[in-house]
Amino acid sequence: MNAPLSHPPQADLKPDAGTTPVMAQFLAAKADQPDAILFFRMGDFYELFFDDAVKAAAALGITLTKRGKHQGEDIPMAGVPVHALDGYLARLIRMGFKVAICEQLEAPAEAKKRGHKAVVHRGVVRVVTPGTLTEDSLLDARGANRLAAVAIRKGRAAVAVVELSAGAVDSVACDLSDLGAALAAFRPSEVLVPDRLFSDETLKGALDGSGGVVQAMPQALAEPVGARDRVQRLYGVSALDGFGAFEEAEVSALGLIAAYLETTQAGKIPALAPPRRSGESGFLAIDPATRLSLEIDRTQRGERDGSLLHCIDRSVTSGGARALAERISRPLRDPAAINAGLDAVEWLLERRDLRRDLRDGLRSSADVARATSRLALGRGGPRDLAAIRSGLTTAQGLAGLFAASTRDPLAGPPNRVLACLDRLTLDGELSHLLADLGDGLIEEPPHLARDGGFVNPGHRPELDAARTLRDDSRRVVADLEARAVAESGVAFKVRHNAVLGYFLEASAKAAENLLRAGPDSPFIHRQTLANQVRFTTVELSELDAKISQAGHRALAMEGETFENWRREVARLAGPLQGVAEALAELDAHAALAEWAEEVGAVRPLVDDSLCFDVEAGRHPVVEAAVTAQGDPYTPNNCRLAGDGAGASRLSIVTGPNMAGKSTFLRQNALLVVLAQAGAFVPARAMRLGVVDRLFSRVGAGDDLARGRSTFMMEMVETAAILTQATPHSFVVLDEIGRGTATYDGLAIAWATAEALHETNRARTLFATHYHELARLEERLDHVCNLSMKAREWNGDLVFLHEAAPGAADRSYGVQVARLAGVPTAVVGRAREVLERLENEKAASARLDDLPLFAAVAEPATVPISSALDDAMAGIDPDELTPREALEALYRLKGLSRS
Ligand SMILES: Nc1ncnc2c1ncn2[C@@H]1O[C@H](COP(=O)(O)OP(=O)(O)OP(=O)(O)O)[C@@H](O)[C@H]1O
Repeated sequence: MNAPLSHPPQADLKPDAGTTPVMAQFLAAKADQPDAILFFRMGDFYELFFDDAVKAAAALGITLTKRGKHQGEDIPMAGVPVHALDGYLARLIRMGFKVAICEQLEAPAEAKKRGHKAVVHRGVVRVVTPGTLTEDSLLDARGANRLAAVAIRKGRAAVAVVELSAGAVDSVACDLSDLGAALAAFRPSEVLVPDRLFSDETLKGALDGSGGVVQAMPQALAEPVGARDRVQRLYGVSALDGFGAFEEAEVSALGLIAAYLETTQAGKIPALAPPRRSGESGFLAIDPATRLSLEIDRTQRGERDGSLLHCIDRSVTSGGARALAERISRPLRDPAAINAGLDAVEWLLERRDLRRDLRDGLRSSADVARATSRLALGRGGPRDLAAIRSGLTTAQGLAGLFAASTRDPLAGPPNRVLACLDRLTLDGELSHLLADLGDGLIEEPPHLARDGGFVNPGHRPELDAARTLRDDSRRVVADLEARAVAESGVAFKVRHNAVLGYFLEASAKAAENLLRAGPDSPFIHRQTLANQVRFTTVELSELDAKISQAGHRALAMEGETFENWRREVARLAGPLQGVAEALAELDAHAALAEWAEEVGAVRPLVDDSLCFDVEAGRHPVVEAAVTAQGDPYTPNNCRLAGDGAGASRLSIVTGPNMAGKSTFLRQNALLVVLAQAGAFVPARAMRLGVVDRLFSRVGAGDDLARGRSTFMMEMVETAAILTQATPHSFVVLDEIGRGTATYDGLAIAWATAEALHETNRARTLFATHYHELARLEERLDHVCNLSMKAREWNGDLVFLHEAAPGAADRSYGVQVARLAGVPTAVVGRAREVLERLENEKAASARLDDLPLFAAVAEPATVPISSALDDAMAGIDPDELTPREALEALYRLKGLSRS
């Protein structure tokens, strides 16, 4: 399991008699944030003290110093400049730390009004964690950043997920066994788990497979009543019923999220869309091991480059890239929904010009979703407003672009495209916002509102007046300088600083006479430095006050304008996110169409049957790699039928090493993913009876961190398939059993293939080097053999990468060893040993005679779940009174076979 974020609180951090008021303020803030590194704002720096300083100095490579004493000991201290915060934050968050930002909540001048010794008010404005980031500089533009929470109630599990940077919320209720798949589909950065479940063995695999940092939360926060209240507060509603009928586990999980947002966002309420509910039946279940083995959105090394997603991604906006990632990571299960996606891709594929214009239009729109979310949280700046303006402008342009086709009664856009266009039609309020931003916001505004300068001249007359006054006065100042020089004969320069405001500066030598001048001199001495002397005049002081007043007024008015826009965006966050989603979805459809055209992909026929029929299919990623090297890719057919009608249910795939077995297996699994994601597939034709669960086990690797050997891992994963696969599932298994002694391995592979065929009845591709398994073809009704062809040519082995009916006669392992450069002497010796072994095997008892394989008549029953299991699943020990517990015990005893 990933290391939890929490670090032990520091026990001795209590103020004592010698504690300064600022340090007391720090200690109070720290007491509320014991497990976060506290960044304590002091002027232009964030200071870190005590253990936080030690940890951050080591993690960031910054200097560790000390400042003052606490209980007689030096206080360790480190600091980072305010302007460099984002960079340091990014590094700490990536390392798994949690960071609390304690800001100055008033200007020092305000504090001074309360008395000479008053301390500036400070407070924690935000706790930054991996799952709650919103800054572009900390986020991956093309990947979603999600915070997930897991809860279990009454034998049911739930995953709640929020993507704070886009305001999207998902809730999935599922069986415990599906939790891993449900969680992994979201690839969360951070997962909240009630502390009681933290070390739960069944949950461990799901949490490990999620890839997120795991954060334990007090169990009390997952209790349904309190959780429901918190979620209602988050949404500002008095009942959740309007969002759907949530299961208790879902409410608990959503409650954990709400609690976490309350603390990390320091009470600021993010603009969140209502939770999208989906049961496990809505999506193709892909467990973490399958996801990893198929390299759907990341390679096994965790990189995007080389994954299916990377290979097919032709999106032109970051929102589109995220929408595509979501589509590929969470393929659907309902044929109607899948076909609706395919309709959209097909329609755009057929309209090349429209698609080009659409993509050109999208290219100019910025990340509306993230900009909206930041502004709603009070964190955005003028550049985010510009992003919203660009998105709304694009939306308007696209509505026009599609206008002609929407009027076409015969070949108008399909429903999914129409739904997008509908959301892109700006209502009165959004049009008004766009017009206002178009009129008022400069073309390329700054990142921060603080320094002003982003409101167009002419937008607010009173702002223009203040600016003119400020700027004209500056001209008068320049004028004054010339007059002062003429009057005094001294080479004065007008300068400005924060302490003195405007002043006249002259070199010490030039100023000698003026310093001696009497009280009637218009030049009033202000300051003497080593080489310069500074003066002012009555006129300059008055001007200074006027300029600074006008400047302040202008700045205040810009601030006010920004705040009005920001509030308007927060109020319209729902429809704005709708526009962002529609833009992203159109980009994803168009990207899939673009890719389909590029690689010659076709529309799969997706229905409710148990069919799997691929004609001339290709592995998109391997094909791209092979063709980049100038080699051809060999397409392959694959036919399976769950009901055994017209094709076998299970294929045993044999062939030499390197012949392309793994590629063939994964290719077919990836075609399932693509088809159910509503994408076209690289094949000549494909018919797919929709798949409920996809399993892929390709040569298990060690998981030493979890203390499991290769073979143990393989068996754990095989067990998961045998207990979960159904007649609607699709299973690819590669070299099951290879990690143990030959006969043990063969026996396990044999029994597994039988169970998949007889009990699970899933469509299965089973690659193996145990050629004995080819005999299953004769013994079981719906098994057929496939082999990857290779030819020996002048003593060399040539791989044809072609899957053909029939079993391979041998493995050619020794030839492959030679190709790989194993020394000739070793290869020669291996040939000798192989010959001898083969002769011995021929002489030994035939495998069929072994009782193990003769006794297949009664296949091992692998119940999906027993009545006892079902009854157990329905019991939540925490919910039972002692009497109910006793009754439950009797009931279970009655169900037990003993
Ligand atoms: N259909 C194909 N067309 C062209 N090249 C292919 C094809 N299939 C596989 N290859 C090439 O062959 C290489 C080996 O393929 P793969 O790993 O699938 O073989 P394998 O039979 O599973 O090998 P092993 O049994 O050693 O695991 C791939 O990396 C790819 O370069």
